[in-house]
Amino acid sequence: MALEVRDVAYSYSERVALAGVDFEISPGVLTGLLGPNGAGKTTLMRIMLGVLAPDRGEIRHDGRPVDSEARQRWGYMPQERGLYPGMPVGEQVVYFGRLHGLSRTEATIRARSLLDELGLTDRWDQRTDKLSGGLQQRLQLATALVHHPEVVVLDEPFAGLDPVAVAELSDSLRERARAGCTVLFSSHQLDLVQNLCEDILMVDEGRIVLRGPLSALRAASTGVQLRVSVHAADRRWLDRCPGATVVSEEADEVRIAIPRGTDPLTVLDAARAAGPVDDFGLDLPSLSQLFLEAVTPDAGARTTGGAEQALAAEATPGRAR
Ligand SMILES: Nc1ncnc2c1ncn2[C@@H]1O[C@H](COP(=O)(O)OP(=O)(O)OP(=O)(O)O)[C@@H](O)[C@H]1O
Repeated sequence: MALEVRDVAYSYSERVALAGVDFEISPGVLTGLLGPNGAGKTTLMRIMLGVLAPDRGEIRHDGRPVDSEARQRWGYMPQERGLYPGMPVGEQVVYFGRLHGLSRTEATIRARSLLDELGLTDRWDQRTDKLSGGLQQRLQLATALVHHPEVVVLDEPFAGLDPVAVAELSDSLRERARAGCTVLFSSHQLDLVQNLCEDILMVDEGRIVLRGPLSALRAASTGVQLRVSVHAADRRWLDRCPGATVVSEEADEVRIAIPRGTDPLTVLDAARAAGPVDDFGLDLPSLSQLFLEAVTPDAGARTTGGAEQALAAEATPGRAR
């Protein structure tokens, strides 16, 4: 039941948006299509959904090329939300169910259950444009899920949501994946979603630069970071840690990148010799760090907190391999 994207390329006139993208995703796991602004995520999703025809390549599902009939069984949440502002919430979901071939009775039953799950039970009769932005986003998700799609594609579903809503929405999506649905969502906010997606597809400048389970990508990362909180007069104790680079400093806490193979306890010993240590730990690399490592060959040695923040906030396009 894998969803395959095979050598897909697309250009808007002179601008290459996708330069030959090739991957497959499986049901059962929540897959994140991640990358900075302009990386090509929306273009790829539009091609998957048949909104754009690729210049080259194809989309296959369950071993067969995907056609419009197969896409009737898919759910799509576009980046530019497409709800009818004046329509009441319940009717909106029923309408989308009907568009996907459900009877009115079936669509109503499913709409009630979905709106219940997404915390919109008491909004059935309310006009859509009277909902807050976050609630409209949940409603949009309901319209994408009402027909129990076998493939769900969501473009930036977490943008603009508060942390509680992000957690709830990701629970809903993970449940769909566990039930056998193929779920792909995009995001440019790497650090917002780093604990949500189990499989990662990282794109940059129209190419896949990193892919695989998050845990495996982290284990293969060249960057190891330590967090040390030490009451010391200065940072001279770091001179006794060969290869250590300061990533960030805040009050007594210092984050240090150490070369792979260095024993972290040598750093702890050096810190303890300088003063009392309140906190010491190994930090897993963030998705921003993994991205920078993938697009900048020597980033493992010189990842900086500043670059990570810039990427998380608005994304810094990197160089594709
Ligand atoms: N209609 C268009 N005409 C011309 N160029 C376009 C058009 N739509 C997108 N592009 C360009 O194609 C590239 C890929 O854009 P796309 O919207 O797919 O990226 P994205 O990863 O979804 O970005 P974002 O995170 O900002 O939504 C970008 O360079 C963008 O400027």
